[in-house]
Amino acid sequence: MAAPIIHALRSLRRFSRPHSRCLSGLCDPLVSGTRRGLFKDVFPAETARVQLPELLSSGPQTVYCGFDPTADSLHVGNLLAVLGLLHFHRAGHHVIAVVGGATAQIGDPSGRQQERAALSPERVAENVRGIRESLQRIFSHHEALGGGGQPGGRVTVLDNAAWYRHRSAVEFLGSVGRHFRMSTMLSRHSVQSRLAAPEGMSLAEFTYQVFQAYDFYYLHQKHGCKIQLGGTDQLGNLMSGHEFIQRTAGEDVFGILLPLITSSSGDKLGKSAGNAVWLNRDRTSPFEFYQYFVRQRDSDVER
Ligand SMILES: N[C@@H](Cc1ccc(O)cc1)C(=O)O
Repeated sequence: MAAPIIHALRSLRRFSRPHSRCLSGLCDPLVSGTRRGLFKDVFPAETARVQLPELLSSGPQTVYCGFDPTADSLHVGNLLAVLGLLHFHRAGHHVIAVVGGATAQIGDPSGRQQERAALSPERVAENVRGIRESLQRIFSHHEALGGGGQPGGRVTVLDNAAWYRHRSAVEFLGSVGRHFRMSTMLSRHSVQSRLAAPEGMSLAEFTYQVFQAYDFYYLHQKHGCKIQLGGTDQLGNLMSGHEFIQRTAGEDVFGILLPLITSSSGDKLGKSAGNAVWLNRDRTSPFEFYQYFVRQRDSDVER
């Protein structure tokens, strides 16, 4: 684990003290995270702004975020999502990190101009192992630093391949696919932006939102999960989950959107001279990791 991450984890302690507006401290991550810009928005905006603080104050909730194993290590672009989960964990909520062993084989079109290269099942299995280890290491460091906060916060790392392994495509489309409307799926930004591109989009990528929606549904049914964290580019996938759960279970669930951090030149955070900045020390050394942040332009630092 890179030393700067440990440092960041320690600093969470300072930020995560119960806020005076939330007696229990359980809704503190939302209040403090919103104030500091860690949470950019909530979905569905009208209801979430009213109900989400109440839900969080009513008792420990289950909050999830997914990570597709497109490589064998997490990178700086995943850092905000990990920190978001840590905030909820600290405040006593249960957090689930889903490694997308299944979804990585479909390929999320969100925020991408081009189709992802297909990954072999062996490659995905190796990547799942790497990401699972990273997540477990981050959460166990956090606990070792006293990060668990209030008693009761559990951390679970799951691979979504587990709930697709025994389902057939025919059965899945016949039962789950039936609830998705083409017009809504087509209206997603991730789809619209690709339909206009010369290469278009494959059926596999087009169906990605169904899988992420079903993950949310599955976690809602099995783990009572009502909150999903995701970057702003995940809005369409979060909406699909919300609509699917409302349609089938008649319940309101919520999405919390994390900002996509870009530099003043518009590049995503986490690329250093074209190379990714990884969270695993064997990929990016603690020295390089630290230097990457030290070298940020003054104009980008606050963001
Ligand atoms: N689609 C998410 C990853 C993800 C995978 C599965 C989920 O259930 C949720 C999120 C991303 O690319 O960032």
